Amino acid sequence: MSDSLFTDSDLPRQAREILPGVIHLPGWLDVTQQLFLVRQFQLFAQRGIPPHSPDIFGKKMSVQMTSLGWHWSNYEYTQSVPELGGAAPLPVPDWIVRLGRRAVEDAYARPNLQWPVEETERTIRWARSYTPDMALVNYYSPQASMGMHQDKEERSSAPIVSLSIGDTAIFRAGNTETKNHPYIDLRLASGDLVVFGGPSRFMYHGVPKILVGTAPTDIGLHSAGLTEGRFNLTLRDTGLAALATAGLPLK
Ligand SMILES: O=C(O)CCC(=O)C(=O)O
Ligand SMILES: [Fe+2]
Repeated sequence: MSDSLFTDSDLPRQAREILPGVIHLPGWLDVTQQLFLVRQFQLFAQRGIPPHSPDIFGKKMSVQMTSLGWHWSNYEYTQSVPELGGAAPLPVPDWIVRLGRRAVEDAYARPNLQWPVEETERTIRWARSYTPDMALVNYYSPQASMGMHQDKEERSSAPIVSLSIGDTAIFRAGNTETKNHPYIDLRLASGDLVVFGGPSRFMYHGVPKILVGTAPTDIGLHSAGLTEGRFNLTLRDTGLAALATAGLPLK
């Protein structure tokens, strides 16, 4: 039997703490939940900020984005989008907040985390009050990728929740100091959850590659007019609402 019949995708996919505070829960969403999310992404795109590829310092990203709660572009959060005809983000629905809380709790409520226990207990308490006020929907065509970056425009150190739907992606989980080694590449398949918080909240991360043709056929991509590609739903607590309430400048 040829060795090439076996690849790492044949290995069991287990819940794992990839790095301290970075938890991967494969298959966290079932098919019905994925179908629901694909349908919601269509509605967000029709009713809210139209999917677009932001210009980052004059260079267009290959990913298409829409968002709820806040608009993100050029390393800044705003409430209106002049370049898109003044479109404003739709509010973050309650079901997304509940999904985020469940994700943080499921990720950190497990034994033997490398991340010290007291920190973990604190994070489980956070999970109950986790209130993402921003949801980003990224769409990756098979050629799209995302360079190594930190999510650091937020004024909160609450964890980031990330869900994958469609084609499998290679997700690069790095370190908090540089865009380079050390990093770990992992496969994120449709339905997978990654939560990164605590000591890895500000890690560099990116998506170097989409594995074409790996999306399940029963999650509604076809009825959304898509034959391929990957959606990523990222939830964030920007911490900006609290600043605005206190009358402080947002920048
Ligand atoms: O697509 C992903 O898995 C990561 C997306 C991401 O890092 C971001 O939107 O900031
Ligand atoms: Fe990110």
